[in-house]
Amino acid sequence: MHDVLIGVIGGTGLYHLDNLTHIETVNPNTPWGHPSSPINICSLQSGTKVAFLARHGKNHDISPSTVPSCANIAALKSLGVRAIIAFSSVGSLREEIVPGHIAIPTQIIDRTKGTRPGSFFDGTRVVAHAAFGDPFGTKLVRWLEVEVENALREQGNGVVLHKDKCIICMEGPQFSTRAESMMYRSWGADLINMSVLPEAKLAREAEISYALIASATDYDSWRPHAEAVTVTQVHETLKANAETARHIAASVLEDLHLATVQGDIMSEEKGSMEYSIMPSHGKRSEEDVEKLAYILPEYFGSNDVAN
Ligand SMILES: CSC[C@H]1O[C@H](OP(=O)(O)O)[C@H](O)[C@@H]1O
Ligand SMILES: Nc1ncnc2[nH]cnc12
Repeated sequence: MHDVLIGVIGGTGLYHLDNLTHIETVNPNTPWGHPSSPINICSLQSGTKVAFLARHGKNHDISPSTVPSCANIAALKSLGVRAIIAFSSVGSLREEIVPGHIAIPTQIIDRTKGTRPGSFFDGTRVVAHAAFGDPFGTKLVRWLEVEVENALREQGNGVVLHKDKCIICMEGPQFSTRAESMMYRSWGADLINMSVLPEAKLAREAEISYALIASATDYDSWRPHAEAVTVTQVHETLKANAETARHIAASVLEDLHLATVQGDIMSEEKGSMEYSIMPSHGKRSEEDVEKLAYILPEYFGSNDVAN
């Protein structure tokens, strides 16, 4: 067991963190396969360990629709991870969320197309309905809002944090049409990416507290007189955004570890699946129990197996 409580998922432009001491690289073979890339276990100055995983692989060769999110979340859980900070490059659907700004969303609208494996229970005879009304770890989000605001103030280059925002997760890989982009605004969405789902759902099923730190890279395609988003536009802000993300990570990880140890941050997630798994009228198959014990050993043990 690796006793790493904090996991960091790096998105577009963020393939490593700074000022960490590399301890080991692991590549767990989970029941859902291998993660996007081998996971770097590193230590902070105090010796506290964190796990870093590049969502699209170290060479960015995995598209948003084919990110192996089940393997990623299962692999982090197998290392002991209880809280995940996931970084993401997002489009802004609001004038005031300027490219370069940071947002920590609290709501999600799902516009993926149902092609991404979205539950650890898929393919098993165990039925579960995780609560997802508040899709991010509420305590983790509130805690991060304070810490990230402090980190940005300390950095001092005018990057603003936006709170309580709603993110659309679209399928891609093509960007949205102008009509879609305007429709999402009319729905009340503030941000758009292609990555927060099913990652956030799977973290909830694995009882891991999950928050997204979103860096705005562009204005998507809703502004009538502006060019619609292109990858070139996204790339213009990526370097500065990655520096901000690294500064945030360096500022919050130590305290996040402490808050996790003290149980302040994830009391909502721990135990939540107990009320989400439908009671079975019979015993479970050995295969299902073995698979699900990988992420939820508390609920799946040898006593549950049919003889
Ligand atoms: C290159 S722009 C589209 C791409 O960027 C975001 O990735 P990530 O969330 O991993 O930073 C977005 O979700 C898309 O996958
Ligand atoms: N406009 C956009 N749409 C979807 N994902 C994005 N990631 C960064 N910008 C984006």
